[in-house]
Amino acid sequence: MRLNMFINGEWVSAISNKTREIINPFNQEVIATVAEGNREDATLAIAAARKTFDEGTWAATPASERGEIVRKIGELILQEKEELARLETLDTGKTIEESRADMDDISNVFFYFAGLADKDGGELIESPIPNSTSKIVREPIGVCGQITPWNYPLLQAAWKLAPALASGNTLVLKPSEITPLTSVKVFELFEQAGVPKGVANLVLGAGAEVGAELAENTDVDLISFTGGIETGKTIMQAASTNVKKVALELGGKNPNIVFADADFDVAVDQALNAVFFHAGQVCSAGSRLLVEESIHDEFVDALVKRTKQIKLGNGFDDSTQSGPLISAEHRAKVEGYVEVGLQEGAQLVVGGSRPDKAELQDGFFYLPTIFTNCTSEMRIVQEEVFGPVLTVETFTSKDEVIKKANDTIYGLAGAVFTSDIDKAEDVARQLRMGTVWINDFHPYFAQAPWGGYKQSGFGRELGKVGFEEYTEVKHVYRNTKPEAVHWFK
Ligand SMILES: NC(=O)c1ccc[n+]([C@@H]2O[C@H](COP(=O)([O-])OP(=O)(O)OC[C@H]3O[C@@H](n4cnc5c(N)ncnc54)[C@H](O)[C@@H]3O)[C@@H](O)[C@H]2O)c1
Ligand SMILES: C[N+](C)(C)CC=O
Repeated sequence: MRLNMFINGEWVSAISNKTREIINPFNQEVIATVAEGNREDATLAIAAARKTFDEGTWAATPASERGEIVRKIGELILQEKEELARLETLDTGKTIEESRADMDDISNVFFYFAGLADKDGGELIESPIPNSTSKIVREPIGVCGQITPWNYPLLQAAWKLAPALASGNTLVLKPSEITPLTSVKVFELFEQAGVPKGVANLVLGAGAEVGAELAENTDVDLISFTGGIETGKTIMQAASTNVKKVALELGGKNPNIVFADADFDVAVDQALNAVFFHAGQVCSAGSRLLVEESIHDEFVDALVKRTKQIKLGNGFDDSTQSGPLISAEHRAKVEGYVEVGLQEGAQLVVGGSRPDKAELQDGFFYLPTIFTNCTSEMRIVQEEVFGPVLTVETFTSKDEVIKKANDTIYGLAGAVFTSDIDKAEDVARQLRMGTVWINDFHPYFAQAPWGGYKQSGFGRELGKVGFEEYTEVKHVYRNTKPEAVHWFK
């Protein structure tokens, strides 16, 4: 498989002719060779998006027509679901069942934003000035740079692509250099759906090259980034060149609070899923378990028992419950954190090493790992590991657990398990996080906004507000009885 970039309606290789090999994290086999763009390629793509936006045709296309094209993309994604899911599993190692679910979510995102495209007809407001009218309209921002991570390659791209297209912007997408396959495929579907030339551009390559150009280039009006906190800070600084609008979807260190009155079996099952789904490589993973002291021992015992049963393997095997980590570098980072946890005095109760099964030796596997005796000061409690590592802390009161749950720099998501709904609502109100789940973990869908408080970022994706992120707000004031003001006599 050899894959190119899509710039100004053409499939092109990199100007430098460089390529990159894409590796299957399950067995380290090369699954594709893709064009490796750099700043020059990114500049070309930005110029195409700029010219196309400035010509004005796409923004002036009736919103219902843009919506139809976006809807068509959703339909094509469903038609190509099996192939897209296959590519996503090859590229990330996640189970094929997860990839299929991602494709369903992704098509829903395109359907949702297709539906929003023509719903905002502007708003007349009451002007306080006699003989005047006042109207609020939303317009596309312009050229959008979009940078995405490797853990949910197409899903994170879809959250940016669908609203940008539906609202009349032009764009340049830079997917993670490790996982570009589904992004390339979806740009083929854009062509089939009738996205006009120059509206959507795809540049492949490293963050420090292509991503940095998108963030710095003064022809880009908005930079929307999903990824790690340190990259987010760099992008925020780079975006100051032309004071471009910035949206950052960063990491999390998400608390999962379990009160003693929660349904025990449900809470155990959900705690397991919260942290170990997709090998913990989820921004909103419930990697910090806060369990009420009176049930701690019983809860941890049950959790450890279930954790030992998680079957690691090839994402294409139906019996596999969890795939590998994304890369050797990433596994080394996770291993480093486990070492830190041990040095900090946390107690390792399960996992803490690579699996020893022969059939897993070629992949970047790591065993689901649980530390107890954890405290707020520990680095493994404060920092995002982004792997299958759970820290367990205890609490004895609602106030204590709220304080502990909020005590990191992050504010992406959290959950509370209890049978007392008033208590749950009170905790939810006091958590400083963009999403709070009550008696559940992980649900997200196109209708509800997603994003972080504190250093988990700013801006929102999905929902009506995720559409509005891609628009500027304009106030149009009209004097219906113009006359001289005679201010200067
Ligand atoms: N909040 C969310 O919704 C959300 C969703 C998914 C992932 N994440 C976060 O993403 C992180 C994991 O993803 P990652 O390892 O790919 O993150 P990363 O920050 O290393 O890379 C993300 C993207 O940024 C690019 N990039 C790297 N350096 C750049 C630079 N200097 N300028 C511009 N672009 C640059 C990369 O090439 C990649 O495309 C985790 O922290 C995770 O929590 C957040
Ligand atoms: C936003 N989400 C949960 C789909 C992926 C986070 O890594």
